[in-house]
Amino acid sequence: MLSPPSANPLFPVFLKLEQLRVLLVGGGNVGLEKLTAIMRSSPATAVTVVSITFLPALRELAARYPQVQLREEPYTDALLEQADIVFAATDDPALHARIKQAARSRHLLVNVADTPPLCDFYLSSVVQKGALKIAVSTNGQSPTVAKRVRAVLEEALPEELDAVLQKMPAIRQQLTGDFAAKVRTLNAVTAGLAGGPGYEAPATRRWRRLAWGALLAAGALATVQARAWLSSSDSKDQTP
Ligand SMILES: C[C@@]1(CC(=O)O)C2=NC(=C\c3[nH]c(c(CCC(=O)O)c3CC(=O)O)Cc3[nH]c(c(CC(=O)O)c3CCC(=O)O)/C=C3\N/C(=C\2)[C@@H](CCC(=O)O)[C@]3(C)CC(=O)O)/[C@H]1CCC(=O)O
Ligand SMILES: NC(=O)c1ccc[n+]([C@@H]2O[C@H](COP(=O)([O-])OP(=O)(O)OC[C@H]3O[C@@H](n4cnc5c(N)ncnc54)[C@H](O)[C@@H]3O)[C@@H](O)[C@H]2O)c1
Repeated sequence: MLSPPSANPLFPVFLKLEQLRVLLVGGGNVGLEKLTAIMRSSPATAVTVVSITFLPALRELAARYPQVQLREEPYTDALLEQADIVFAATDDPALHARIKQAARSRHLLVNVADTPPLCDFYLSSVVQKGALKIAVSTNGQSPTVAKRVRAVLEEALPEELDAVLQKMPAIRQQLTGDFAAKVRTLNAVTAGLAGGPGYEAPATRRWRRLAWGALLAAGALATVQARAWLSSSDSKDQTP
């Protein structure tokens, strides 16, 4: 059954970040997380990190990539002139609002870490098996759940998937016939990967159980909290 599109209207894309100039503002914990995510997926990306101070761990990470430049100075709008896309990760919400406004007036896309209303796009939890990459989004509802779903998929997908993927370009090139015939052959070659109709992988079954368990636990917690809240408001009502 299809979910209503409004449940998550984000449009997923995979950016060729290595062809863009990235500006990252903020060299603390959150800046380090963002730089780590960028380098893990797109290690040849030219990133300029501007920050008043830098965590040593961020300096160490940057030192491994010659095209990552650190600028130890406060942010200024002029930096946007050399950027195609912006990540803001400082501890200054007023600065984030300014960066957002200045970037938008230059038609740049901005991610403001942990601040959904200021984001033009969100980062996702990323599953990677060789060339296969899956991005998980909860539309900002729960990054923690996105992280858990990533772990489930990482465990469920076999490493061999990448060996299959590596062979596919050669198979695609060798195929002859019209487009429809090629698609039929490719579907037949890969049918085994999907497990067939009615198939439910063991990891899916496990995930369903865990998801129900988590929901029940959250429901029970909410009930306990609601009861406590009700009894405290009852006792307040009774005070003269
Ligand atoms: C996926 C991941 C990618 C990445 O950042 O690389 C990511 N957050 C991750 C982890 C994480 N972030 C936070 C926690 C603490 C627990 C919690 O609050 O849940 C954990 C969990 C942990 O660290 O264990 C704090 C947090 N994050 C946001 C808010 C604000 C809010 O919710 O309003 C707050 C509260 C701040 C506060 O309380 O002050 C918002 C966003 N975080 C997003 C992405 C975007 C939505 C993604 C989605 O659609 O799900 C969005 C909207 C914008 C963005 O930042 O792009 C990465 C997982 C990587 C992995 O796979 O391991
Ligand atoms: N650390 C976390 O895991 C976490 C989790 C949830 C929320 N947050 C929130 O996210 C924000 C950032 O957290 P953090 O741990 O990365 O903070 P941090 O203090 O480690 O890093 C902030 C960075 O921003 C830089 N900065 C500040 N003003 C600047 C300016 N004008 N120009 C350039 N750089 C500037 C600082 O030099 C510093 O390097 C905080 O508001 C924090 O409350 C952090």
